[in-house]
Amino acid sequence: MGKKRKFSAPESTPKSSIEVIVEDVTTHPMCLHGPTLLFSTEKGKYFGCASCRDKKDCTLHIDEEDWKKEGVRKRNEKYYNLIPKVDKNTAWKNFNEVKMRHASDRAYCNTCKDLFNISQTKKHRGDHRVTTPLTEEQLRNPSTWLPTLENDYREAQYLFTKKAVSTVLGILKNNKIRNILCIGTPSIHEAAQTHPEFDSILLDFDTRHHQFYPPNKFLWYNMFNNYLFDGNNDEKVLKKFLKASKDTGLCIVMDPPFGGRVEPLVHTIKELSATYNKLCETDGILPVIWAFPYFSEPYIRNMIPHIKMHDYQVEYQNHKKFQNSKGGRKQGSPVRFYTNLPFATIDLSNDSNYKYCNKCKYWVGKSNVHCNKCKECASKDGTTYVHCNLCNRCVKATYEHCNTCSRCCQVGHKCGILVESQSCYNCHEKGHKQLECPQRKTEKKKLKSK
Ligand SMILES: C[S@@+](CC[C@H](N)C(=O)[O-])C[C@H]1O[C@@H](n2cnc3c(N)ncnc32)[C@H](O)[C@@H]1O
Ligand SMILES: [Zn+2]
Ligand SMILES: [Zn+2]
Ligand SMILES: [Zn+2]
Ligand SMILES: [Zn+2]
Ligand SMILES: [Zn+2]
Ligand SMILES: [Zn+2]
Repeated sequence: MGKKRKFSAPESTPKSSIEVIVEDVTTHPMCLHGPTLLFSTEKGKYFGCASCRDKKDCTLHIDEEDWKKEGVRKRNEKYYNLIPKVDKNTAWKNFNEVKMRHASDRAYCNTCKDLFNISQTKKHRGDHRVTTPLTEEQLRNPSTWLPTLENDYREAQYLFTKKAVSTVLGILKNNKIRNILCIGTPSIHEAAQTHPEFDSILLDFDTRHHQFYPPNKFLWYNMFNNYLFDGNNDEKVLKKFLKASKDTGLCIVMDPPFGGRVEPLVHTIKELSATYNKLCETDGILPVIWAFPYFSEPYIRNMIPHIKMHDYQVEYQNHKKFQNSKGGRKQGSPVRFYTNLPFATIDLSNDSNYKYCNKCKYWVGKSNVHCNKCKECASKDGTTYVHCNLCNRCVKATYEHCNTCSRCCQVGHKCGILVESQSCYNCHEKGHKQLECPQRKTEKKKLKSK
């Protein structure tokens, strides 16, 4: 069993702070999304779904105490049978049969989630939503035309722009990495599959991908509990891929759904790294490129300091929030790449939105200004920050220093009221200000006693 650690959840509301207890989940109750996570609240601990935040999507809730009861355990066993089995070999055979036909005979039924030849079945007539014809190009890039499942909390499928995909491949090339573990990044997988320099495997929760890849190129997976739905078979495939990449570099490229919890994702990175290290007799954390909003930076930095946030704004094709009514860009994307690869290998020289910082020695956003006091290009959100000598750090230009709150705050804020999204300047945790930071208090005590 892994060591238990507690992290405060970034999404927690002020009143109900829910924490995830990060530990080995293999002995936890199951739901349709694999092993549950153990959550801790003021009222007690319970097991709940790893990926669904909305109770409507997954109702499983077992109190920690109840999990010791024989009857509860017995009843939970049903989930092992409820998780559908996917026959990958049949799916791959079917793909090849469909591929042999002319594009106009190839079709995909969105109602039944079935790839088929029109001349061979009458099943998908009537009100079934069928996509046809299907070109070779479309068969190779299913994510470009499969309808997206846009449920923000579960399977949000926001696709990278072509430019973002080529930026990722460029970073990997500069690091001489040839193998990609694509976690929730079908567009990176699709690009890598047609690129002679790269090899990849896709790990994603969307089972529709099964119909387009050979059994060793797609694994049905939940990134919040590091769970492979086809158990041993999938594990063998994954381990083979990891082992084969030993001498040619491997990177995790991950883009979780928006609002996903940071703690389980960090745990997943650590577990995958441990598996890799065991197989390849190495150590450390695997190279990672993780797309996530800039406002999660304090948590990620706190939990896994080797993974740092770069200033590149990750663009998406179909994210309404970042686009104006004409489909153009309204405001910059809040998503950044978090990575443990050297920032100097992120070459943005052919993108006019970026400039090279001679002091940081890497590319940063055009509006980012290097601060000689902070010794970095300090902007996080894409706007130009200004240095506050009292806070001793750079802050948003729209902030002003408030003596009552002893920190820089939004103009017109209510003094003393902590904005949920703000975090402590000292330890970067949310829920308290620097003045009340427990870490600082213990340090002060230590100093005094000395
Ligand atoms: C925000 S989209 C990222 C897509 C990516 N930008 C691309 O262009 O390929 C999230 C992806 O994660 C997948 N996903 C959602 N929940 C997941 C989970 N719990 N485990 C694994 N994959 C998940 C979705 O199916 C989707 O492919
Ligand atoms: Zn569930
Ligand atoms: Zn159908
Ligand atoms: Zn700089
Ligand atoms: Zn500064
Ligand atoms: Zn200040
Ligand atoms: Zn104030």
